[in-house]
Amino acid sequence: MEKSPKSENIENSLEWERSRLDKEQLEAVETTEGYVRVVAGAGSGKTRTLTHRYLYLVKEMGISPANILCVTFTNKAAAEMKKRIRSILGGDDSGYISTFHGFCVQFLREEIHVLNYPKEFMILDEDDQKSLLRKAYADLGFSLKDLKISSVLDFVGGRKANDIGYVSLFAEHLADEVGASAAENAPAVENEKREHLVELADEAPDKWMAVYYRYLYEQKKNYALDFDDLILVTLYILENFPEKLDKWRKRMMYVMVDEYQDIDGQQYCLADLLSSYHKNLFVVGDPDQTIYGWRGADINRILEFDQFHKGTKTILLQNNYRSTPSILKVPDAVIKNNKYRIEKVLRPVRAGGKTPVFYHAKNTREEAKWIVERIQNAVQNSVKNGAGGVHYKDIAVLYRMHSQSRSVEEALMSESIPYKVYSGVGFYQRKEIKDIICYLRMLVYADDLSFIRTVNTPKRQFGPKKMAILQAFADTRKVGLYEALLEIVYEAGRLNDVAPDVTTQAELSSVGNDHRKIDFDCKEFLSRSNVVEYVKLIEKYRSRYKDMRVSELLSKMLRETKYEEMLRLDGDEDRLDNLAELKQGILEFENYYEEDASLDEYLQNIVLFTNADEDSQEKDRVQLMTIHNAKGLEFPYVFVCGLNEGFFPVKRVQNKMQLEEERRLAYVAFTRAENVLCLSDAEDGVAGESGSRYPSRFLLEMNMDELDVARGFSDDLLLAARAFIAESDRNRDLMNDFDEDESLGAVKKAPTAEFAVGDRVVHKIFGIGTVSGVDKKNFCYEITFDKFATPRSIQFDFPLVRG
Ligand SMILES: Nc1ncnc2c1ncn2[C@@H]1O[C@H](COP(=O)(O)OP(=O)(O)OP(=O)(O)O)[C@@H](O)[C@H]1O
Repeated sequence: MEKSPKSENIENSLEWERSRLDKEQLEAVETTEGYVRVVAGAGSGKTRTLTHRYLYLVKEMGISPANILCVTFTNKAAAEMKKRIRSILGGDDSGYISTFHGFCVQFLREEIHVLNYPKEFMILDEDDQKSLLRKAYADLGFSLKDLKISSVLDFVGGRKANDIGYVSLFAEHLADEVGASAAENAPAVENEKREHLVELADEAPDKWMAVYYRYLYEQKKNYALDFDDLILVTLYILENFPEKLDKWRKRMMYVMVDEYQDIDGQQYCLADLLSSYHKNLFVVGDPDQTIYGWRGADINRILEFDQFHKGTKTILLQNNYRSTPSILKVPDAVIKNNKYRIEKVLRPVRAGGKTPVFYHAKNTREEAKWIVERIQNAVQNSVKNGAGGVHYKDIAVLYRMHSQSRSVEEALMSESIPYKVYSGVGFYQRKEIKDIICYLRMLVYADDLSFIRTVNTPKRQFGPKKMAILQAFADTRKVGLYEALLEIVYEAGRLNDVAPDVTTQAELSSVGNDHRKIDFDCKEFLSRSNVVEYVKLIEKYRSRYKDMRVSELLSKMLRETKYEEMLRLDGDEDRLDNLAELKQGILEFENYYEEDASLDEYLQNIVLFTNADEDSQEKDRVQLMTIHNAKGLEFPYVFVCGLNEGFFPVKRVQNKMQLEEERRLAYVAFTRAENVLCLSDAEDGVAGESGSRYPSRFLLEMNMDELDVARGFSDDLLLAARAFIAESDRNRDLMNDFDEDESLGAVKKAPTAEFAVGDRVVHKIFGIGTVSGVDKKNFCYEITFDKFATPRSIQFDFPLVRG
C-alpha cells in the first residue's frame, strides 16, 4: 500500500525521536502490558518517555487515543504534551491527556446525568466556595466570628473525603435511561433533596455541620461542584453504577500516570479503578521528589506499588540530561541522608560545567545584594562576550516560603532589574479577572455567584437593600437571583425592547408560576437603578454566545459593561495589563482549540488552571518562586536562597517524615539548575533585627570542598549550628532514627503531637474543642469538646484542624 506523505512524516518523526531515547527510556516505552513502575531521577526525561509511550501505543500498536488515559500533574504539562503529540500525529484527536481533575470533568460531562445534574454543571474555585459559605452563614445567622471561613473550608473538604456517601445528599440516584431524560429538565426539577438539606442544616448537631449542609444546599441550587467533588463524584458514580464502571474500565485500555509520587488517595483509587479491567497501568515518578505530603501525597504509593499490583515491572531511569556533573553532586549529597527512598543515583550525561557557588551573608539584605550582583554580572558578561548567553528569564531565584521573596525583590527593584514573582494569588483569582470571567459565566450559567459579583460592578445603584429584597423574592419563588430579577424586569414591562426571539427565563418561569402575582411594586424596585441595562446586556449575549468567538465576547463585555472604562478612569494600569493578558490567553486558546473553542470549553479550562500553570518564560525577567512552584521546571541559572535552619527546613517540622519531605524539597530545588547553581544563607534577618540564624543542615550535608565558597561561615558558627540542630531535633522528636527492620507503616505508628494544651481544634464529627492534655506515651490528646461534658481521647495522627 502506498504511504501518504503524512503517514511517512509521522513514521519518520517517530523513528527519529525514538533514536533519541536511551535504553531504559526505550524499555519503558515498549513495555506496554501489565503494571509498570518507572522510578526516574530528576532530569531523566520522564516527560519525553511518557510522550513517546503514547505515540508508540498509537502509531506502533494501533491503539485509539480514545482508549488511552494519560494523567499529568498540571494542565500546562497536559497542554504541552497534547501539542507535541498533535504535531507528530498530524492533528489526530489526543483523547484523554489531562490532569486527574480534567479527566473527571470529561467523565462527569458524560455521566453526571445519572445524578440528575446537568452536564453543564458549574465548577467552583476557592473564591466561589467562600462566597457560597458566606451565603450559608447569612442564612444561618452566623457571623465570621463564629467560625473561620478557611477552617470551614477545610472541614467541608475533610468531611466529604471521609464520607463519599455525601454525594447522595445533593444528587439524585437515577437509573441510566431515566437519568438521561430527567437531566434535560434538571434545572427545572423541583428538588426535594434541596429541602432535605435545609432540614438537615436546621437539625445539625453543631455549627460546623449546619454550615456544611447549607453549603451542599447552595451547591445543589447552583448545580455546582467544587474541586474536591470532581474526583469524589466521579468515584461515587464508578462505585455505585456498575454499568458505568464497566464502560470506563473497558474503555481505558492503557492508563499512564505522571508524577505518581505526589498523587493522593482518591487519585490512587481512580487510577486503580480505571485500570482494573485491562490491568495496564504505567506509573512514573520520583520518590525523591514527593513534596505534597501536606496535600495527601504519600510516598508509600510509589514505593509499595509493586506490593499492591501483582507482577509489577520496575524500570529505573538514572541518566540526568539536565545538569552538569558538579551541580548533581549537591542534590546527591543531600538526598542520601534520607532513609526512606529507593536507592538510585543521578548519572550526568553532560560533561564539564561550573562548580556551584556558596555565599554566607551577614544578613538577608546583604544576601539579596549578592544575588543581584551575580545576576547583573551573569547577564552583562554574557552580553560582553557576545555569547548570546544569559538572559534575565534564564535565571530563577527559589526560596522555601513566599515571605522570603521580599528582600530579593527590594534589591532587584533598586537595580531596576525586571522580575516576576509567582505568588500565591493565581492569575484567575485576581479581582478584575474574576469579575470579567463572572460576566462570561453569567451568559452560560447565570448563577448566583456570578450575578452577585457582576450586578453592581461597575456601580448600577443596586446595593445591599435591593439585593436583600431580590433574595427574599428569589427564595419564595425557589429560583436563582438572576431568574428572579428577570421575572421582575419582565413584569415591569422593561424587556419589551429586547429582541423578540429571546425566550427569557422569565417567560418560562412566569408560565411555570402560573403568573403568580408579585406582591411588591416592580417598577418602584427598578427605579433609580441601571439594573435593567445589565439584564438587557446579559440577555442579548446569552442568546448569541454560542455563535460568537470567546475573544469577541470578551471585548464586547469589557466595553458594553463599561468595566474597562471604569479601570481607565481609576488609572489602574496593572489591572488593565492583566485584562490585556487575559485577552492574549483567550486568543491562544482559540488558536489551540480552533472550532472547539466554545465559551463553555473555555470556562471549564480556566477553572482547572492552577498557579503551577502560569506561563513562566514569556518575558525577559528574573523569575522568583517557591520551590513548590518550581516543580517540573528547569532553568539555566538557579539561586536557592535562605538556606537557614527554621526557614529551610521550616520551623514547623515535627517529625522525621516531615524532615525527609523538606530534604526532598531541597533536592527538587537543586535539580532545577542546568548550568549554574548558587546557594546562600544569612546569619541575621535584616541588619539590626535580633536573633541569629544558623546555616541549614542541608548545607552541612554538602561537601564544602566541592563548592566554590565565595564567603563561608566560621568554624565557630559551624559548631554552634551543629549544636543547635541537635538540640532542636531532641525537642522535636527528630533524634529517634527509623527502625531499619520496620516498614514505614511501623514508623508511622509513632506520630507526634502537633497541638499543645490550650489549643483550639476542630474534629470533623465532634466539632470544636480545646486540647486539655497531651499523652505522649499513648500518642493521644485529651480534648474537651464544647458539646460534651467529658473529654475524649483522640489519637495524634487523627486529622484535626486548628480552630
Ligand atoms: N534521551 C535524551 N536525550 C537527550 N536529552 C534528553 C533525553 N531525555 C530527556 N532529555 C532532556 O532532558 C531534560 C530533562 O527532561 P525532563 O524535563 O523530561 O525530565 P524530568 O524527568 O521530567 O525532570 P524533573 O522530574 O526533574 O522535572 C529536558 O531538557 C529533555 O529535553
